[in-house]
Amino acid sequence: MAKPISIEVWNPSGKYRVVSTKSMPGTRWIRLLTDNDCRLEICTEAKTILSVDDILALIGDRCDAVIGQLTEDWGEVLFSALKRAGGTAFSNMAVGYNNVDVEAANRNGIAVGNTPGVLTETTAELAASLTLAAARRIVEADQFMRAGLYEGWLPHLFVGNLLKGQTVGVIGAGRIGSAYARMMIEGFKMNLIYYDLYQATRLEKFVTAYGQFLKANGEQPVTWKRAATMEDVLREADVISLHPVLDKTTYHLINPERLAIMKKDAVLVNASRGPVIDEVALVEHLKANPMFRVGLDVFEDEPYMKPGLADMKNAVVVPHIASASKWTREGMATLAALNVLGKIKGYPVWGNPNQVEPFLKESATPPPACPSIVNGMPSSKL
Ligand SMILES: NC(=O)c1ccc[n+]([C@@H]2O[C@H](COP(=O)([O-])OP(=O)(O)OC[C@H]3O[C@@H](n4cnc5c(N)ncnc54)[C@H](O)[C@@H]3O)[C@@H](O)[C@H]2O)c1
Ligand SMILES: O=C(O)[C@H](O)CO
Repeated sequence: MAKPISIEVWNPSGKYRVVSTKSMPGTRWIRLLTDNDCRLEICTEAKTILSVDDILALIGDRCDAVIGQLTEDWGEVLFSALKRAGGTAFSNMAVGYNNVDVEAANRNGIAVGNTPGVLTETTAELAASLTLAAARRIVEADQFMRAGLYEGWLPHLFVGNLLKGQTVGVIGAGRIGSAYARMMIEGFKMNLIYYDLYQATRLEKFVTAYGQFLKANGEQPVTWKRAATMEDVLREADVISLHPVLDKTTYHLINPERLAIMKKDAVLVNASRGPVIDEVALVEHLKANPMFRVGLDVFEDEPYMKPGLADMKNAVVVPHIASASKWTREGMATLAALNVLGKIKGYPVWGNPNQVEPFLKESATPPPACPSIVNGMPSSKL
């Protein structure tokens, strides 16, 4: 018998039962659901990561939809339970959905939503922050100050890397990778080399136009290059930021062989998913190459770090906070709620998951659509 899970209930007489496995920022998402005849149950269990059994208990015998988190394991067990409970929709409160077995959702006829776009700039800004923190040794210097070790200016004190005119390498030049690239190019006049399975045409056009603008103003123009191989990026770039999805093709994309071809004083940033880097190999590389620096938002075995990483002065580590701005987190909650609400109401899927702004206007009624469904499941009946 599963242990009862503590919940908070909104609009108890609502016709559709929607469960959120976590409390989420803002109140608009709650209003949107309760104004549309949903009884909303928010899990209030004081436990950071819910187990599959916890979520089974939340789903219960009758449940129309669930809003879940990237820390949860959404596979056959949960999707079949949701189907048995009469459910048709699930949304991650995240753009990444590597925690979701989409095939299992398909087998059970469950629509799977995610929250693209609203976190693009916020995540890119954190990647840029990690780049600067690593390149300019901000955390080490902060710790030095707080330890009372500063005795006065010295020519060699915390010398780091200049970004201006250097080359930024982006692996995965999708929404976030392209936004990050623009920040580093506009902000620091870096040249771009990128690797993606697809051509980032808009990004290339931007760099070309910005280069022409700089030239017309008597400055050194910036340049771009689409690399034929990932290795080309790793060899040439001074700063490399990882922004691909996590799947079989990107698991341990950064491995010992690839670390070995990177510049000895390169900066590597990861705000995608932890398993994109072989973290054990990274720790060895950091030990052997003190001038090599990393900025990490994500880890291979979250919430843990591989042994030795926490001791490395050439690593800046933060706890998966790349999308953590108020506007973004409230927007993610809104998109997740509208994904499941749209399915419950039988709305179609919004045509362009890269343009979700119409759903985010605080005072406007959102369009009658599911902002982003990744498996194209047909809507349930009204
Ligand atoms: N740290 C965080 O808090 C945080 C926040 C948001 C997103 N993310 C992660 O970032 C990822 C990217 O988000 P996005 O909105 O930019 O997605 P996106 O789909 O726009 O971009 C992903 C890009 O990766 C590319 N790609 C896929 N396989 C590749 C491969 N083998 N080699 C090179 N490129 C490859 C795709 O072609 C695409 O352009 C998400 O899937 C998520 O895992 C993390
Ligand atoms: O994929 C995502 O959205 C992040 O990891 C959390 O914002």
